[in-house]
Amino acid sequence: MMEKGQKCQLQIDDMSNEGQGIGRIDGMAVFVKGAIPGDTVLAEITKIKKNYAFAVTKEIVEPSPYRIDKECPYAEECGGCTYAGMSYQGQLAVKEKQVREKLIRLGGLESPELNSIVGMDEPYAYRNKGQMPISTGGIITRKGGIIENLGKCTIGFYKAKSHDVVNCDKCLLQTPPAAAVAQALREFMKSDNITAYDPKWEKGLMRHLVVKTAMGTGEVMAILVINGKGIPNSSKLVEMMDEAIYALPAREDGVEYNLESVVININKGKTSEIMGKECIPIAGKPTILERVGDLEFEVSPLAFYQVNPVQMKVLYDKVLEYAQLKGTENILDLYCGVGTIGLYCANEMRKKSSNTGKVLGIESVKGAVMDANRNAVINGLVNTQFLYGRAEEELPKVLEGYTDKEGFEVQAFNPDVIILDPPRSGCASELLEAVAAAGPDKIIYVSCDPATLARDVKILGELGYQFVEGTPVDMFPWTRHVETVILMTRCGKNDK
Ligand SMILES: C[S@@+](CC[C@H](N)C(=O)[O-])C[C@H]1O[C@@H](n2cnc3c(N)ncnc32)[C@H](O)[C@@H]1O
Repeated sequence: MMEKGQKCQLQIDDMSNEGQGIGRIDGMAVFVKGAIPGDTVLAEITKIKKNYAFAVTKEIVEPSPYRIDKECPYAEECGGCTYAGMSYQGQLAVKEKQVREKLIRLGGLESPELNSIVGMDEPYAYRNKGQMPISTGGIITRKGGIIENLGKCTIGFYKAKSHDVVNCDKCLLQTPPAAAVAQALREFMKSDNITAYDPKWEKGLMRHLVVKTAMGTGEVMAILVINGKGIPNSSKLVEMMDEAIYALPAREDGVEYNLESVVININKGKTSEIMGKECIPIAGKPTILERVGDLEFEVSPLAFYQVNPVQMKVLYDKVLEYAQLKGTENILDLYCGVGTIGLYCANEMRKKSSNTGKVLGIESVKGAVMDANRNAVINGLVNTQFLYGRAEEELPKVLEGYTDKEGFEVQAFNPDVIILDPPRSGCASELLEAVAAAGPDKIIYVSCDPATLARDVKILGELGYQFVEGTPVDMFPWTRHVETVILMTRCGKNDK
């Protein structure tokens, strides 16, 4: 019988979502802090639950071959890089295993055809979006209503399982513009005594800094998330950020970074959302332009855009490989964001001699839908249409065809290929039912959560679709996250 305080030797063969090593005692999972897969450790049990237990590493008896010294100076504090202590090769092995095991255990597949995970050659500075909380350690209200900061301005990332901000001025995953803009903001907040939001008193101004970098063009957008209506002396801040980016050296490929857009995002009061719904451009353009291969995409502040542009291309090429487009297909791109996957497919169909196919996308963020339709125009892809709404509500209407209140007509759409790319929570069951009822030959599912992917694969299996193959793609090196793209075909229709 296991007891709290008991010491035991454990072989670690897996990793939890929170980055604890997982070992087993008599079949029971033990989550071990400070251990990684491949380690043999002496651990002390700290908590026992009905079906699992927690422990802490006391001694590493035999280190894992994947163990490395952490490269990042903030790794002990910052909660961002769960896999900071593991070699890149080890990270890839763990992620691939996780995808396979979830497909077996939750997806009900006996031995899924899963390709090796596709990793990055250079797994650093890949993030085109830096999302940094801001703190000044709390605020104090003096007589006369003057609000002052209690401490120094920190901009960086949250500590693991906390809302304490670790000041990061050189994150290995972020782009140089993100670091430069953050430093300019630190200096501005200090010189102009600007407060950061204090959740305790629900007062103070600055909440988050979000920096989007279009890697293909060098265009940069700074989004200042505030608990208020505006930033005093904001023209000085814009100038400081602009100078900081201007001072950056040009990249080896000759691309120069430019601050093209500064946006205030209003997000007032108590909320768990990083950004609010209202965006006010205060300098430059309301969107930035990104280039991927021969396509260009406009990206607005609230729109989702894949954070790793190098691996995004790998992922989308895999979608094309699974789709095997002839140019005549009707493609539904559900959860389409700014339309990138659908437009990538439309561009591929344009290269075929019989280019009669169509792409229809559905997305629940209005700004992203507007971007998607503009992106279709920018790229001259006229056989595409992107609609605003929740996929589960819009899909049944789209399959039948309808005319909306303004007289806007959507013709009945009969899809050959349905692409699903939902958020981590996966697809609503009614959406999966509508997808299967539409009867496409192929379903291509792009997922950032292997557990919900596996759950949905099982449901689609019960609805008449068979799993053909999948490929994990490492979009998020040094973190526990992994992307997977899979192909399912209508039973009896496997022609990949
Ligand atoms: C993982 S992103 C994929 C975006 C896009 N396919 C891409 O590759 O950039 C998921 C998208 O689904 C959208 N979304 C979330 N829930 C939705 C829903 N119920 N219906 C339609 N879109 C939704 C989000 O706004 C986000 O843009």
